[in-house]
Amino acid sequence: MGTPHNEAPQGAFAKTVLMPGDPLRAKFIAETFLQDARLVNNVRGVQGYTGTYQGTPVSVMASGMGMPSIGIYSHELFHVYDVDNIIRVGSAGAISPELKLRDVVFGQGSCTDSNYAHQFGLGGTFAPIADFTLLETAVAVARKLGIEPHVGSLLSSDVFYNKAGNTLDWGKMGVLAVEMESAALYCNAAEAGKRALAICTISDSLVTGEELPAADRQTTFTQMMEIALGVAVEMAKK
Ligand SMILES: O=P(O)(O)O[C@H]1O[C@H](CO)[C@@H](O)[C@H]1O
Ligand SMILES: O=c1cc[nH]c(=O)[nH]1
Repeated sequence: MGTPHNEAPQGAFAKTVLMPGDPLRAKFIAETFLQDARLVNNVRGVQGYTGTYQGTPVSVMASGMGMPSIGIYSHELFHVYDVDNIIRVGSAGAISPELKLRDVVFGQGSCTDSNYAHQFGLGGTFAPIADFTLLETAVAVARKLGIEPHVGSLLSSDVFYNKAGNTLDWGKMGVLAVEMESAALYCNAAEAGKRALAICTISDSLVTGEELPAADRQTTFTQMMEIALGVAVEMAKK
């Protein structure tokens, strides 16, 4: 039985799902890295594939853009499809001047301007954080690949075009980069008792104004993809 947003049957998803925002990045990952990849969901064009990577079953499915969208897909993967690990593989805008285009950032925590966590009725401010096992595994996999990741806070924002123009203020609190999904993903993982990590590649810089074109964001952020796939392999051994 599927959901209104996912036509895949039970058992169609692997225990670890890579989740880019962009459906064409999902297709690229499946076609480039997975063996025997088959399309398991295409409702609304949110492409989901399952195949194997180095012999380990792995899935990849797009989240769409923004917290309401990843909120739906990650909830269904955790609760309906019994997925254990979701690794976002996203693009992000640099807030820190230390970050260059194409640098890889792991979201240890996710600050947010969203009210997403209010649904849990906690009467305080929930701190969305990455799963530590996924995070430490990702650091180890990255270093083995010769990649030194930046690890720290992301800003997960409800707005791409921020009319207040104050996004860089988050840098005063050490926030590294801005994207639009990790806080909801971390909240949903916490609620479900599952694991999540956001790995992002810097696609543009709010500091310098540099930016990469859409085609690069679909198909060239391969370092973060290989790290996430390596984490899926390691998690299958645990
Ligand atoms: O490239 P993806 O993974 O979609 O991530 C980033 O890109 C989109 C905005 O351009 C937002 O979804 C943001 O989080
Ligand atoms: O959400 C995002 C993603 C990439 N770059 C940005 O500036 N914002």
